[in-house]
Amino acid sequence: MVDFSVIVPAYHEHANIRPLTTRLFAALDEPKNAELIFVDDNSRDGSVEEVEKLKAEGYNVDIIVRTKERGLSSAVIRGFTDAHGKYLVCMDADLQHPPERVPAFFHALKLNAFVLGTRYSPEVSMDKDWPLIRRVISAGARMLARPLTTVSDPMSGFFGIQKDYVLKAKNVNAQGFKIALDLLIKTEIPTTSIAEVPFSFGVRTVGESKLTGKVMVYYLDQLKELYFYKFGAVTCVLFVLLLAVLAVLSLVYLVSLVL
Ligand SMILES: Nc1nc2c(ncn2[C@@H]2O[C@H](COP(=O)(O)OP(=O)(O)O[C@H]3O[C@H](CO)[C@@H](O)[C@H](O)[C@@H]3O)[C@@H](O)[C@H]2O)c(=O)[nH]1
Ligand SMILES: [Mg+2]
Repeated sequence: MVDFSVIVPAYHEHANIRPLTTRLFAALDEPKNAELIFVDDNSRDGSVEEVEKLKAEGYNVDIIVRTKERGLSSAVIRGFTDAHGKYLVCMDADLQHPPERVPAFFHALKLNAFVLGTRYSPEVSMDKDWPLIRRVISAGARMLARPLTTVSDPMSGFFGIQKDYVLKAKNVNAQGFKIALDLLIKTEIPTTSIAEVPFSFGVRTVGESKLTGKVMVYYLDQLKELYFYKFGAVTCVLFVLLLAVLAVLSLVYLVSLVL
């Protein structure tokens, strides 16, 4: 049994599996007390064989291959469920999340129920090659989540949680990419038990991003559900009605100025 588990959703990430594994175990304070679990959606790109090789070399690494499901969030939930550790960290396979920061997450997790990686801190940076369009999408997504949480970067995808809280979370939305935001809101962990760990966000050097328009639509749907969860359906509907009335009044005012 181990105390520390790192969960990595992976789809067509064969070339990233070895560097992630070796860098992670080299960085950990207690590598013998840790496991790494990839959750792969039947990529059939040699990922399984690479993990077998790493296992034979002595790394405590495993790969779960799902054949009937697809999606980042549901893969993370599957990994969290199967993990043996009481401290869980989720990170991407493509090295945009530096494995060298994982120990900082585990330290913070001993004192906090939830730990979020943040790219918005003075001591860290975004890779200058991260495309402008992704920066704009990320800023928009972050702004829309503002009323739900005060944490600085609920979208980073690099986060940790104590396993007990995963087991307590109910009705988690496993569609799309934003599992951290869903867990953050639905576990109702008090802000005093949430920590942030700054990390410098890299760019993917091998393979391609799997972010699609469909994933963005899932995000909007998830936001609607979370707003209802947090503020109640009546408040949300009244708020939208108020906005609509304000929009109509502004339009009438503008038209009256012109006429
Ligand atoms: N198992 C599985 N894994 C998936 C799937 N889709 C994506 N992944 C894995 O999830 C990780 C993130 O996917 P990317 O394709 O690299 O996403 P991204 O566009 O870089 O977005 C990431 O960075 C954002 C920060 O800007 C994060 O917000 C987002 O959650 C994600 O972590 C990678 O390890 C990728 O292989 C899937 O359908 N199934
Ligand atoms: Mg990526």
